[in-house]
Amino acid sequence: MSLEAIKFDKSDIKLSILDQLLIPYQTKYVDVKSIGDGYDVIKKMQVRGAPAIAIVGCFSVVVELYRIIELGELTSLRYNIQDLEELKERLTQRLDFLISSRPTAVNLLNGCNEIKELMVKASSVRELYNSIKEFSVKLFEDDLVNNKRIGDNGCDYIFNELSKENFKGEFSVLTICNTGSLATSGHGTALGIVRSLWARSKLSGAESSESWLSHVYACETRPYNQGSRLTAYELDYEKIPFSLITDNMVSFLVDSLVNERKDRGLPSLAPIKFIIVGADRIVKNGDLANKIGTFQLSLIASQYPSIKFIGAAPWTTIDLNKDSGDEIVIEQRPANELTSVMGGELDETGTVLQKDASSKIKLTKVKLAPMDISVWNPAFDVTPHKFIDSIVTEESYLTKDSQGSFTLAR
Ligand SMILES: CSC[C@H]1O[C@H](OP(=O)(O)O)[C@H](O)[C@@H]1O
Repeated sequence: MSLEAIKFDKSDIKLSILDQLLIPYQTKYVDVKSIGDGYDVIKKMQVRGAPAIAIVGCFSVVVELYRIIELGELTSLRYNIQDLEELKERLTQRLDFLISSRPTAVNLLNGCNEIKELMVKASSVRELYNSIKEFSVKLFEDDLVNNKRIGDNGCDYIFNELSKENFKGEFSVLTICNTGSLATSGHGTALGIVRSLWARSKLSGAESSESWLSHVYACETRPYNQGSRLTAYELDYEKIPFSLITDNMVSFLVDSLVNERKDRGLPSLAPIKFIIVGADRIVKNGDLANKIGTFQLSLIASQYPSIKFIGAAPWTTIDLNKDSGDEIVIEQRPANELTSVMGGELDETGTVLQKDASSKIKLTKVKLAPMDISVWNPAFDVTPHKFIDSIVTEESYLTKDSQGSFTLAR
């Protein structure tokens, strides 16, 4: 069991990623030895999550340059390390290729643009390499610090809101996709707020604090199943009380809790007070691109004054170059990611089949739909800022002014 999505050895300059297509069945790390490898693991979603994508992408640049400059390898990539300007030109082409791997999350674009700025300033090959390595390591290390700050700022917003309405007692939260350690360098963004909430609730003890988190609902998040495969894996690892639900259960769950329906087999009667989601790109007016299914969660929340909708992200996810969400490019994923699914094979008793003596689970891919049908598979949607109550970053939590506008500025 591991929650370490990214491993980078600063002395050996080696990069590997946890293959998230195999979670929760197997823990397997895949080496990333070039920008091409970085593109592949990001494109195939072996590593995913807006911050993690940027970190792996930037580290793949470091690994490629190290092999070119220090080891004299990868000659087929046609870098000319004898000519700084030619090297910069070739690296720019490689960065643009890397950026094309997944277009919606802005973090990778921001990271590669920072590298391009370092290239402009570099007056030698050595300076170019060292500055990109230092930037990439800092991006990785800062992400963990920032996620902890997002957790604290999210808790501040939540307990401030509960105090304003004088809410007392236990509450639950709902989240979608995976925004935890498997999507970042650790702790997470939306799931980082959940971790921080749980830590505060557990520490304070239900009997002493006025309100506390007692349950989390995780949407399975079809079709990649980040919720059922990754978020459930993380919450189970942390022993945070949670229930997995399908994406189409949310409105009925909320209605059942609001009406305290004890006759519906609810795992907890603690009311959902917050829906907390991550983001792949938040633009200037606060419109938020996130995993498909997020927009409809905000529509549900908007029907209940007792539920607040929170978007959580580091500033590396914010794009001040776009004024509204209409400008965000939405990635379309392959049809077979919706019409088939991979899982651990079960025997007739429902026990997971082991593949061999190494207890590797036997993985099986199954079709869920007829062949050659029309499929629409957007990986993200855009939640208008009017349905968002707070945007939480490492700097603060933001709420809208009396005109219903967010002020996103640095
Ligand atoms: C902190 S992760 C942000 C974001 O990334 C995920 O997308 P994907 O799994 O396709 O990379 C999801 O939208 C998360 O909310």
